[in-house]
Amino acid sequence: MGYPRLGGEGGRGGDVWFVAQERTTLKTIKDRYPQKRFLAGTGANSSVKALKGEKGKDCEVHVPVGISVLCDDGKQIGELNAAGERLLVARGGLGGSLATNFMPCKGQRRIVHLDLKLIADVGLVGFPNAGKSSLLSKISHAKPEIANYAFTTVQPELGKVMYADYKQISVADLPGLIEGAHANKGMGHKFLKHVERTKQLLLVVDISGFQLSIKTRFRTAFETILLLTKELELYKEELLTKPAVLAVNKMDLPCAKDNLSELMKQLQNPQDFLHLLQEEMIPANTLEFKDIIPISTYTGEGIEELKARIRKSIDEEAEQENEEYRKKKLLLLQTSEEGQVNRS
Ligand SMILES: Nc1nc2c(ncn2[C@@H]2O[C@H](COP(=O)(O)OP(=O)(O)OP(=O)(O)O)[C@@H](O)[C@H]2O)c(=O)[nH]1
Ligand SMILES: [Mg+2]
Repeated sequence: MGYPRLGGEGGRGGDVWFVAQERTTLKTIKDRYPQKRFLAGTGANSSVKALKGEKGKDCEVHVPVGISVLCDDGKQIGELNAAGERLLVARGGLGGSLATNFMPCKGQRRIVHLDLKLIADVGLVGFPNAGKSSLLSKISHAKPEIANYAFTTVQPELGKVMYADYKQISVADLPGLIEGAHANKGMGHKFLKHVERTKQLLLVVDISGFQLSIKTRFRTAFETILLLTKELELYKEELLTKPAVLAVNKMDLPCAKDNLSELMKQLQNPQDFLHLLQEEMIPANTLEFKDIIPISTYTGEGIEELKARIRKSIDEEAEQENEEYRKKKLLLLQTSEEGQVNRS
């Protein structure tokens, strides 16, 4: 792209910045900049008299919020997580100076890759067919595809849960995880990276235990929870530190009540039941659920309660963040006051 981003006499060339903007998508970038090239300006020539001229005009490229910018070798240059954040992607070249015999330098050249991760308050995590999309369509206006086969959802979809006081919570419907997802089975990495960006997890399990298209056709809800935990742990241990709520789905099925009481026993003393799984499938840590809610997306059982618990969990987390922020501010204030007293 041919911006004349030359610096003024002896000045530095303009830089290339990525600026995060709401409502920008990867497609918008492709449409707006089909050439896919952004040039950092070359520095300007200099005469002996004017060694430091004005810097060239920067090039600003609008990119979606939630993007990671990676170099050709896979190293991360940076991330843009909020609207308005800016990232310097390529520096303009230095202008001519005495040191360069008044010759200017070219701008930095870099091939970059953009990796978009979804940002949502809550991410739905579960095996295929557990009812994640059914749940999203029940609690929000989103219309995800729902079907009785595994991997119906192949793209994450966002829904907004509305509350009476107009608060909105974003929930991401993610494709189902399978055993081996951490090793990229079933495009596991592509799905798991979205889990990284959600503030909280909502695990959805099918209480009937039937699983489609997974090694074993039957996995109890308890086994499913351990397997999901293992996948999250193997991909990135920190994922297990996110607050998590468990939705036990398909409570309308005949076997559900008995299975639920069995599951509650198992979750109270997980150590006593770990032998049910092969050793390599047992996670090192178990997920602590803030709440366990039996639901049915068919009958609507538990749905309002689940919505209320999600809200409570999000509010509690926000309150905790505020508290930490206040403490930090106070500490800063105290240390700067002490510094002033010491100086006077
Ligand atoms: N009996 C019963 N069936 C349900 C319930 N919720 C969902 N289902 C059925 O379970 C099947 C899978 O539902 P989906 O919502 O597509 O499941 P998913 O977890 O999004 O599946 P993937 O997108 O493949 O990961 C569908 O046939 C649904 O109709 C429920 O509460 N009770
Ligand atoms: Mg789905």
